[in-house]
Amino acid sequence: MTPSVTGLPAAVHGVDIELSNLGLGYSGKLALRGVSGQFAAGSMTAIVGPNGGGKSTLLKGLLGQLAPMQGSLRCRYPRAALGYLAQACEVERDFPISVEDFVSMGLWAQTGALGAVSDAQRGQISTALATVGLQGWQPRWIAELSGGQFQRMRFARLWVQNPPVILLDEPFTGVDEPSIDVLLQLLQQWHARGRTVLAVLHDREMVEAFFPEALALAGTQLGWGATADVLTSLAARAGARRRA
Ligand SMILES: Nc1ncnc2c1ncn2[C@@H]1O[C@H](COP(=O)(O)OP(=O)(O)OP(=O)(O)O)[C@@H](O)[C@H]1O
Repeated sequence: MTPSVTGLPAAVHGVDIELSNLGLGYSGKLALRGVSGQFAAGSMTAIVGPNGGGKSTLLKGLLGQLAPMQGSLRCRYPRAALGYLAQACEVERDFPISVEDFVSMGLWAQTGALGAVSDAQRGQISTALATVGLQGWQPRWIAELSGGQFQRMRFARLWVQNPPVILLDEPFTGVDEPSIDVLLQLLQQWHARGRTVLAVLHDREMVEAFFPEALALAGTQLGWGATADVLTSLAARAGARRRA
């Protein structure tokens, strides 16, 4: 079958993203293959696996930055409607822009790139910054923020964007513990409000404590389902490899 990306009909009840034998890669070479399953609407899934396992590659496929080389990918929403937080190392932190202007980028779908921010939207930005513990930081330059504050501000931008599906690539790497606590609470609020959350994570304890579902990737799909089941089967697999 020809690889494909299509919309998901509303008739497919309760599913936001459906993958069928999905294969993705670079320059004609597969980096990830054989991924099949569904992200239910309102699900909260940790994407786990070893370095180079294809976790970021999957997110790039979901975002439309990579086209499927095999299989199919169906998403209920247009790509522009997905919220995405790239790995922090890919982000330019010295850009001369204020915290308010940075967070207002989450409103581009409403304002347009050069559109003025209304008073109501300024209020939304203020609430978003208060939610992540950065109240009053609107006029400051983004370069003045610490690493944890910078990540809080990026979450505030997602907060104002208010997307139905949120993709996060290692959102807590290099972030201080107090900031992680604040941002995990925000993730739980999004989950409680029915948003679909997918996060690439390396911290097993965090995955077990906060993410009901997990998808394990190592070049291919090792498991997808309830987090306890997926982590148990990964541990069993690792044990069998050690004994072999
Ligand atoms: N732009 C690229 N061009 C070519 N190969 C790439 C590119 N990006 C990633 N790869 C390769 O694809 C494979 C999967 O990489 P990916 O970044 O998706 O893994 P990951 O699970 O996110 O790893 P990590 O946990 O280290 O971030 C790796 O072999 C990697 O070298």
